[in-house]
Amino acid sequence: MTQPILQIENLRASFRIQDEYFTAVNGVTLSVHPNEVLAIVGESGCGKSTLALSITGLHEPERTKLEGSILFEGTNLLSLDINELNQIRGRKIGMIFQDPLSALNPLMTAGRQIEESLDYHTKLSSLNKRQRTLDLLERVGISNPKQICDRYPHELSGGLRQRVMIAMALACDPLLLIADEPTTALDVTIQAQIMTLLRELQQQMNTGIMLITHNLGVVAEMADRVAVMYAGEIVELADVHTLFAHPMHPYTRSLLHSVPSLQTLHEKLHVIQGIVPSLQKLPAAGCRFQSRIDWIPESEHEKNPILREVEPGHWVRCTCYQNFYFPQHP
Ligand SMILES: Nc1ncnc2c1ncn2[C@@H]1O[C@H](COP(=O)(O)OP(=O)(O)OP(=O)(O)O)[C@@H](O)[C@H]1O
Repeated sequence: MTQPILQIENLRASFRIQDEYFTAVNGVTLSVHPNEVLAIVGESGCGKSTLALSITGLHEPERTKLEGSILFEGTNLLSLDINELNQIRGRKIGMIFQDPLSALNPLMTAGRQIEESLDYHTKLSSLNKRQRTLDLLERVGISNPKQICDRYPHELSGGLRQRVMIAMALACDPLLLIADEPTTALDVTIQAQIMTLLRELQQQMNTGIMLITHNLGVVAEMADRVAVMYAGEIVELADVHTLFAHPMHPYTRSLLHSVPSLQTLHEKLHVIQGIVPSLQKLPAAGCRFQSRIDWIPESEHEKNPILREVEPGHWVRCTCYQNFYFPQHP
């Protein structure tokens, strides 16, 4: 494999709540390679967005503590000041967020927002900037870029807004794209179009993508590798085929088991009992998934679970996967 474009080592992200710090991302180690889509999956509250915001440095600095390292092209992003970071994000690292309406400036036309990004990171003349903006809009599948350029976000459909945000993210040909639930706010047909677009762009541009989602259909379609997160930790990491064909960790198996399929259409779907614990209620040690599979004896869990490579490229946390089974419901 090529050298990773992003290498995260033992990342811990903690938030200060009143006078105490609580850890939302705990010891995450991950890499993204050029031309690779790494999906991060997990339920709401697992720490996916915190991970993305740690890479892009978009946390409130006075309430957040980041430890470990995030190497991007060999530079530790956690050691950069805001000006140095601004040179990288938006230029070498593009970001696409869940809700384009709140991410786009409502007072600026679509074209102006893209030009602003070019203003910040390039020295293009006004004429070239306009041309580049039109090219970008065309590249993201907008057939009438001149008209769309002059529209304000509220005048665009959800799908068009998301395309404009992707055009902004791609404005400076980033090496890495972080897409945090990029299609959650869109209806299913538009979701599929946006995902196809992202895949095509990624292949044309050799960009690495970190795709954050809770939609396993999107993962199956888009990802090369998948990291499954639970309560701030990676519990399983594998290539997409292995993860779907031979999931090991009980959490991954539960997630896959709770998705409807044509084969299981008339069967009762599995429900993962309980919820992801809040930061203040996370266990200090042990397997964080233990309380949600309480029919598995405690002795099956490790005291200090670590992520182990159980076969080449396939990593699993804790030993509880070894004798895991789903309880039979009457
Ligand atoms: N600024 C913050 N201050 C305090 N706690 C936070 C903050 N941001 C996130 N958290 C907490 O950190 C944990 C992880 O949240 P995060 O948003 O990263 O999860 P997520 O997997 O991205 O969820 P979702 O899919 O709903 O976006 C949650 O318990 C959340 O309540």
